Amino acid sequence: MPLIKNRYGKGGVRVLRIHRDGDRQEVSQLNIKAMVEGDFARTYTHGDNATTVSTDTIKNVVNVVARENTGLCAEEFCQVLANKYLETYPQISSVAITSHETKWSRLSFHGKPHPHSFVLDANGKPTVEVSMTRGGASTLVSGIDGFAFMKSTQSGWENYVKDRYTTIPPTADRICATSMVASWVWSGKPGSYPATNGRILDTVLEVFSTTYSKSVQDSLYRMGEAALAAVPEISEISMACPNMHFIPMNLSAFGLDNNNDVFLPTDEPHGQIECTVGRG
Ligand SMILES: O=c1[nH]c(=O)c2[nH]c(=O)[nH]c2[nH]1
Repeated sequence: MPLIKNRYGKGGVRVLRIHRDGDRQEVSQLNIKAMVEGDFARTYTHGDNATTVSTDTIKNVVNVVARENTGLCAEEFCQVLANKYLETYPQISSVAITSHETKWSRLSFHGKPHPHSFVLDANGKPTVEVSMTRGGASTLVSGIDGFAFMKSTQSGWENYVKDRYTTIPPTADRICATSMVASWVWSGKPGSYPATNGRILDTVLEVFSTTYSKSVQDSLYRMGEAALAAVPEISEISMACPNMHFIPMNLSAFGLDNNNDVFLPTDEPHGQIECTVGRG
């Protein structure tokens, strides 16, 4: 029977790099998944491992490339890593690297950035995906996983389909909150990936925060439009957002109205709104 598709590699390769620049140090903590495709079918079909690079070796290469490239941002590190597999192993035809970053933000004291102390920025893990084919196309995608934000008003849900199954009341004043998974495809190289990623997030947050939202769909589309307008080096942006619901509490047993003030935060079930916005 045909082996239709195969790929393999190592996931959960955690590595922390310190880049020492005099007194000032940079830290970058990544969780890497490195997957390869190529001339490996016989390991599946014939029990023949002669061309197969151990996943343990695939992990070791991450650490070697880390030692050789302490100062690269996640995007550049993943590109160098993908290249390293292709250069080293001719039997590999393509590589897919995924990175999730645990972000340590530099501490400042009395307005002065500290050279070697950091605090965990737990709001979202910056992501990178690199796909590289030998002698062919390479794609680079950056993003963020689990980036949570909310606003307490200036959001509504009205004028939707109403039928015998509909129970949700319309509102022009609700909480809107999400934990977004977003990614954007690079078509050009920006001056700095981290700075430009920051600009994309600032831009989408500003649109979300400062404009009335007729729906999560409405906000996401306009957030995407604004990110594309702000950053010419990306060709498209995808966003996937749970609509985290807050249920108004019934306080009538206490002789109180709610006044749209007191809610039960819920995780599930949740709306799930997704879109990709690109250039025309
Ligand atoms: O922003 C929203 N989009 C929907 O599609 C939807 N559906 C729903 O019940 N509430 C909401 N809110």
